[in-house]
Amino acid sequence: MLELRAITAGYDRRTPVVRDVSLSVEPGEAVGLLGPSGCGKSTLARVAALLHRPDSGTVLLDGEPVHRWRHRAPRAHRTAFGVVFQQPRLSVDPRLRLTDLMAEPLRATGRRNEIPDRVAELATAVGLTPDLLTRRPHEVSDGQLQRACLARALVLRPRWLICDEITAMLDASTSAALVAAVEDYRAETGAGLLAVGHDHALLNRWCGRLVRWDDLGPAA
Ligand SMILES: Nc1ncnc2c1ncn2[C@@H]1O[C@H](COP(=O)(O)OP(=O)(O)OP(=O)(O)O)[C@@H](O)[C@H]1O
Repeated sequence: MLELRAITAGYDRRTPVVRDVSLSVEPGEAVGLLGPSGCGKSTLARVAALLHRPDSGTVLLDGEPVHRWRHRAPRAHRTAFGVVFQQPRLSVDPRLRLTDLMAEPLRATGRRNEIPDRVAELATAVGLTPDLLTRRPHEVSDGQLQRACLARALVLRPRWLICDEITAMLDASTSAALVAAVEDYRAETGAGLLAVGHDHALLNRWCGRLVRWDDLGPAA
């Protein structure tokens, strides 16, 4: 279970953007977090993915409190999460070909021998044709780059997926393909999902449970 307990977080301790928020995701569960622009959803998503240390509150992974964040987190924690962000161009190294971008986590964890098979498997799963894999980010569309980012998030077979507005700015068919790829992965592995967004219809179709930002506070 992934549990966020009484999380307060932000970028200036005097004015936190997330205040006393609690939320949990069971293994295999898909939770959709809905809220208006700027309310703090992305900040909370980054806390959930152990990428942003909260000012106060506790994140528990399978009942164990997390004490270290970002690169200081133990490898088992870092690799437990696959994260996809809203703007793929901001989350990739522009010099990497898509194949290397997708393989990055395998290379970083010393699993180079798995790269060819895993990249081929994931390219199919996310709908990237072989000709696209040798291109660099500026040579592909936003949707194609987001598919590669999803593949990168799945490459280490995480137990938890954090998807932060991953279909914003994409057309309906690309959005549907990305959601389908996430759901195929979850069906195969039983991974839990926290999907953040403001598109009620999309999150309602995608997730088993919807949570509204305004209902997350201490009074909820
Ligand atoms: N790195 C940062 N430094 C300072 N303030 C930030 C930073 N990132 C976000 N903020 C501020 O924190 C608040 C919450 O931002 P956040 O991105 O978490 O909201 P959001 O609900 O995900 O918004 P959106 O739906 O528009 O992406 C906003 O007021 C934003 O300006």
